Amino acid sequence: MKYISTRGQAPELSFEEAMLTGLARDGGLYLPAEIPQLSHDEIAALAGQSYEEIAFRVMWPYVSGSFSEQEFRDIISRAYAGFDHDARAPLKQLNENHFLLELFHGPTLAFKDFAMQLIGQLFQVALKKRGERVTIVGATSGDTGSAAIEAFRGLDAVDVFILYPHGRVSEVQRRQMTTPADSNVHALAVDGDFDDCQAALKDMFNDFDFRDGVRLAGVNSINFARVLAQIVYYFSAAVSLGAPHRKVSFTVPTGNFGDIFAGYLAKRMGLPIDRLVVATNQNDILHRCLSGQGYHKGDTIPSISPSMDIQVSSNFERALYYAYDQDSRAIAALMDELKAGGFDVSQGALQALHESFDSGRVSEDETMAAIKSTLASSGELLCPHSAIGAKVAEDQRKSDVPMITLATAHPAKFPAAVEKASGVFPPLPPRMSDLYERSERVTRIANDLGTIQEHIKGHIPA
Ligand SMILES: Cc1ncc(COP(=O)(O)O)c(C=O)c1O
Ligand SMILES: N[C@@H](CCOP(=O)(O)O)C(=O)O
Repeated sequence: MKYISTRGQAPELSFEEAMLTGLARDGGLYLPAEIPQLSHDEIAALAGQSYEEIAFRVMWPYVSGSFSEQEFRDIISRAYAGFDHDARAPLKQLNENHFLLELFHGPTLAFKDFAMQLIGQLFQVALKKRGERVTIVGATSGDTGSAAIEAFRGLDAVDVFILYPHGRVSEVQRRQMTTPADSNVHALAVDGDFDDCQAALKDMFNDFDFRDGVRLAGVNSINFARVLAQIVYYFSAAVSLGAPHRKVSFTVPTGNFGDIFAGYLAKRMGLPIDRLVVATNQNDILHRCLSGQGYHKGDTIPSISPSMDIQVSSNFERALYYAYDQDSRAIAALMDELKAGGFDVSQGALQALHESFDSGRVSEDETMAAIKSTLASSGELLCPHSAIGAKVAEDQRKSDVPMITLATAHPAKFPAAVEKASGVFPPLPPRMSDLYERSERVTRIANDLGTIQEHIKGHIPA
C-alpha cells in the first residue's frame, strides 16, 4: 500500500515511512492511495472475534509490506494487553435504539489509548529495525498528550514533547502529563489555546532545517496510523449489533475530526454505516460548515468539554480531499485560504459531505443537562464530551437504525464538571488514585515558535 498527500506535492510513502514522517512535506496529510475493501462475508466473519483479531483483519491491508503478519499480530496483542476491559471497547445499551461505545478503558482513560498504545508498539519495532531515534512533538487539548506520554515514556529511541494550552485542560489531564518522572518526556504549558499549539506543531514540520535536525515525528492524528487504529472499533461495534446484515449509525463528539474520519473510512471500506453524526460543543466550526455556512475560524471559547475546544480541525482536510474528488490542488488552495481566516465549501463538495455526515451543536447548559438526564435514565455517568455525543444522538437518531454514541473519555478525567452536573463525584480507578499526590514537572513557555524550537533542541541528545 502506498500513501499519498492530500496536497499532491509530497513523495508517495510506504505505511512505515508515512507513520514515521507525520505531516507530508507539502504540508498535507497522508492517506492510502486506495481504500481497502472488506466484502460482506469478510465483515460477517468478524462477528464473535476478539477485538485483537478484528484489529488485525481490519488494519492488515493498510500495513502489509511494512510488517510481517506475525510481527503485526504481536504488536496488536501488546498494544491492548494493558486495557482494563476484556472487550477493550464494550457496548452498553442506553435505551431501545441507542448504544454507548465505551472507549475509555485504556491506560489514560480516553479513546486516544486505542491508537497511541498501538503506535507506541509500531514505533518501537520500526525504529529498532532502522537503528534510528526520533523526537516526537505533539499538540494536545488534554487527551492526546497524556496518551502519548503513557505510550512512549521510558523508551530509549524517542524523546517526547507535548504542547498543551496553559490553564485550559482539566487537572487530571494536566497531572497525567506532568507527573511521569521519565526523563524522555517533557510537558510544555503554552500561553495560548490548542489551535496555537497545533499551528506551532505544523510550523515545526514545515521548517525543514528544524524537522530534519531533530528528526521530528508526530503522533497527533496528522499521523495516519492514529486514524487507522480508530477504524477498528467502528467494525467491532457494528458487527456486534448485526452488521453487515443491518445498518448502524454513529454519533461522534468531534474536535480535530480524526475519530469521525476513521468512521468515514470504515464506511468506505464496506461497513454499512447509515449516518456519521458530528457532535460539537460551542466551538462549532464543523457544525456551521456542515450547515452550509463555510469553514471560517472564530475565537476558541473555553468550555466544560476542553478536549473539543478546537477551531482548526486538522483532519477535516482529509474529508475535504474526498469531497473534492481527490483534487489535491483545490485542497492546497483551500488550506491557503484557511490561513487567512477561512473558506466557503463548494455546493458539490458540501453535497458529498452530506452523503455521510450530519451534525449537531450542544451548548454548555445542554451538556450539563445531558449528563444529568443520561444518569437518571440509564445509570450511565458520562464525561462532558460523551454527553455532547449522547445529546446529539438522541436528537437525531432514527427509529429503525441503531445509533452508537462514542464515549470518548472516562468521567473521572473531568470530575468538577461531572459532579456539578450530576451531583456524583466520579472517582479515578485505584491504579491512579494517588495522581493528586504525585509531584509535577512542567515548563511554562511562550506561544512563540522560535522559543519552543530552542527549548526542544536544548533538551534532546546532541
Ligand atoms: C475526550 C475527547 N472527546 C472527543 C475528542 C474529539 O476527537 P477528534 O479530535 O478525533 O475529533 C477529543 C479530542 O480529540 C477528546 O479528547
Ligand atoms: N482533543 C485532542 C486534540 C488533538 O487531537 P489529535 O487527535 O489530532 O491528536 C487532544 O485531546 O489532545
